[in-house]
Amino acid sequence: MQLTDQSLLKQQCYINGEWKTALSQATITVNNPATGEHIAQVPNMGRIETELAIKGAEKAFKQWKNFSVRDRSKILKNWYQLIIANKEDLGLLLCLEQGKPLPEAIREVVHGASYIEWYAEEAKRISGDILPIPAVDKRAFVTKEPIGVCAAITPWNFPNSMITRKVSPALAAGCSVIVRPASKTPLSALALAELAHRAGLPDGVFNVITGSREIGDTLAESPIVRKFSFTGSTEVGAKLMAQCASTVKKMTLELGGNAPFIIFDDANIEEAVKGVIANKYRNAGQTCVCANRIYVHDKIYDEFIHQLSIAVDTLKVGNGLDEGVNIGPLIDQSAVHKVKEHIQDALEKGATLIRGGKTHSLGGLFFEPTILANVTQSMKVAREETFGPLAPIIRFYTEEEVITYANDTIFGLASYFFSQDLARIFRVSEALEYGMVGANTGTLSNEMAPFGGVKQSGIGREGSKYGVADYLEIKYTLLGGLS
Ligand SMILES: NC(=O)C1=CN([C@@H]2O[C@H](COP(=O)(O)OP(=O)(O)OC[C@H]3O[C@@H](n4cnc5c(N)ncnc54)[C@H](OP(=O)(O)O)[C@@H]3O)[C@@H](O)[C@H]2O)C=CC1
Ligand SMILES: O=C(O)[C@H](O)CS(=O)(=O)O
Repeated sequence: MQLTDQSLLKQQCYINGEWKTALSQATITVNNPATGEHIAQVPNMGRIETELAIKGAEKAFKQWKNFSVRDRSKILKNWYQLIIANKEDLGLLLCLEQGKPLPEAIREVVHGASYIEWYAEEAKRISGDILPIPAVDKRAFVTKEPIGVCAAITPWNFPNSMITRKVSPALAAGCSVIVRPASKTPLSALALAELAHRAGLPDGVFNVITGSREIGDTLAESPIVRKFSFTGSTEVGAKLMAQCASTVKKMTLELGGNAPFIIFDDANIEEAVKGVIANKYRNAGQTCVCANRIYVHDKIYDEFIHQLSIAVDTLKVGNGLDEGVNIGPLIDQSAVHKVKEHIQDALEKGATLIRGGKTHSLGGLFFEPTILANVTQSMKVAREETFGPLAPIIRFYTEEEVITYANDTIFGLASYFFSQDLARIFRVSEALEYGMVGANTGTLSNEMAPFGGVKQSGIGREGSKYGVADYLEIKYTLLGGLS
């Protein structure tokens, strides 16, 4: 792997300001999903190392919470500037370990850094209240204090921005953090730790530990850890929430999705097609906010499928390092299997294959961008999150019918629709049971917006002024004897 700054390829964990191997010397191999090649090894740590990290983070918290907000803000800004200055190397690490095309990987790095830039300033806006005087000899006020030692477990699909979206509000609030990145994609997190060290973050404030499930268990069960943030599947999120219950931790959970994407008969079809392409095939469909069900009104159904097919034909599948590639490999064979299973189930129940439908001729983990027509609500592809480059098209006839379809899921993360009727835009956005709604757009995420879901898509919000609240405790103080 040829980085401009080779020292950003870290193959040890960052704990209490030091780079460490596992006590057992055991390692986990990191492979490039595009080629299967071994690109790095990282420590396979467990309970003992995690407990050391927790102790170090507890000690560091006591120091970090007493930094002035200006000093915390300055260090975060240093970190942001170092990430931007090294975005090509960070993008290359991300492309090699996760597979997304290099330009898309670099965009993720810049997107991830935008959270650090945002929270570097948000640190200065954490203020409390002076309360009404309860009695003539008393004064009362509210302050907001950092919650303490935080833990985060992050997924493989956004190995850079899922780290910064959790760590930056925590650090801005004055907390210390221990991050356990996905085993498939640890290199981005470790490089971010190196740059945080260079930015002047004190030892123990930000820690990155790789290894077994024991890490999650130890973090979830520790009474010292006061906050747990997780991004990943609903199944694992619910399990971690149960594990954290015994020590009553604050939780932020960004979980699974099943996004509806509705195209009404009054929509601008060309714009809707662009929105679907930007949304559905980003990261090879491996995002929790990808359209999982595409509802198209009967009147424009055939025209929409015709135009979407033409657009899909322009997508290039390949190694993310190659020029012009839009869709990289899926992350592993189980991801390929899930896409195949959803296609097979739909075809058996009467769906029609319009484009793709099988592993790409490149083989391995590459999958053809796929369109299925005549899909119905009863098919697996409409009930379960596919997490792949599969666009299932479902026909509908009325607004009431499609709202019922769209809300018929245990998830509630992102939703989208295209319409040029203003009254309908307000009606539909208010009727959709989701944490986020995109009207006439297929992309939602930015650092100024509260990202998160309702129902079984999660708890809490990341990004925006709302994102820092989950890393703060409210303290009420009453001063007596002032007569
Ligand atoms: N709402 C959101 O923002 C997002 C939601 N997701 C959802 O996550 C799923 C795909 O991501 P994926 O990474 O496979 O999800 P997983 O839930 O399988 O894994 C997410 C992270 O949790 C870890 N993990 C898995 N099981 C446990 C456990 N029992 N205890 C502790 N840690 C555990 C994984 O570690 P390891 O790598 O070692 O397996 C990984 O780091 C999809 O459902 C997707 O929608 C994904 C990204 C964002
Ligand atoms: O994990 C995800 O899917 C991301 O949260 C999607 S986004 O924030 O990059 O849009």
